[in-house]
Amino acid sequence: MRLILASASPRRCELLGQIGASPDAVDPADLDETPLKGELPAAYAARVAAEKGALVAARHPGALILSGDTVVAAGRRILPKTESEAEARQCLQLLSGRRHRVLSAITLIDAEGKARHRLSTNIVIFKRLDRTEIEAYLASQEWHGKAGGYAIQGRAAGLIRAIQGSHSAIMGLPLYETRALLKAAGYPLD
Ligand SMILES: Cc1cn([C@H]2C[C@H](O)[C@@H](COP(=O)(O)OP(=O)(O)OP(=O)(O)O)O2)c(=O)[nH]c1=O
Repeated sequence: MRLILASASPRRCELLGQIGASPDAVDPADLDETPLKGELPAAYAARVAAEKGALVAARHPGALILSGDTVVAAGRRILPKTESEAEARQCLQLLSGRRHRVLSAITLIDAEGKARHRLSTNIVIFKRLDRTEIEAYLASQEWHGKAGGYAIQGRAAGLIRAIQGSHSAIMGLPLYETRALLKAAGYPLD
């Protein structure tokens, strides 16, 4: 049974390996990820994961297609994947000393084309960040292209007081849900 990972994220591939699955191919979906007007974070994550899957499934008939999307949300706001230092600074100032949500959606399309969806909702609590901590984090460059301007798998872990939920989901692939969907679709795992 062929498994296609519809993601450009090397982290997702690594996380998948952690539960003993290795994709036969990686084929990222090139999708416009602009949120719809008024779209709430959970709906957005679910929609983008589903659209990535559908797009890639069309290219691989008969294969299993796994896609995902990870969104950092502060209330109703969807934080950007930060492309500039100024944008990352704004995110860190917003997240400082507060709790926020990390929503990680996955879609698995089975060999018959049936799509199954899961959403993992997680809480991350940052310490209160002073200016020096924010500037040091920005200097690390780890914020590039990261949702919410940070990555828990790097130095930001030292600034995070607590999480509620799934560490793998916050990194980008909720492994509990992923394993469950893969097993339901008949993919051979443990
Ligand atoms: C909160 C958080 C986000 N991120 C990053 C990963 C991604 O860059 C981004 C989420 O973007 P995604 O759109 O979910 O994934 P991607 O752009 O890496 O890959 P693809 O669209 O091809 O599947 O946030 C972390 O790496 N660690 C974290 O702790």
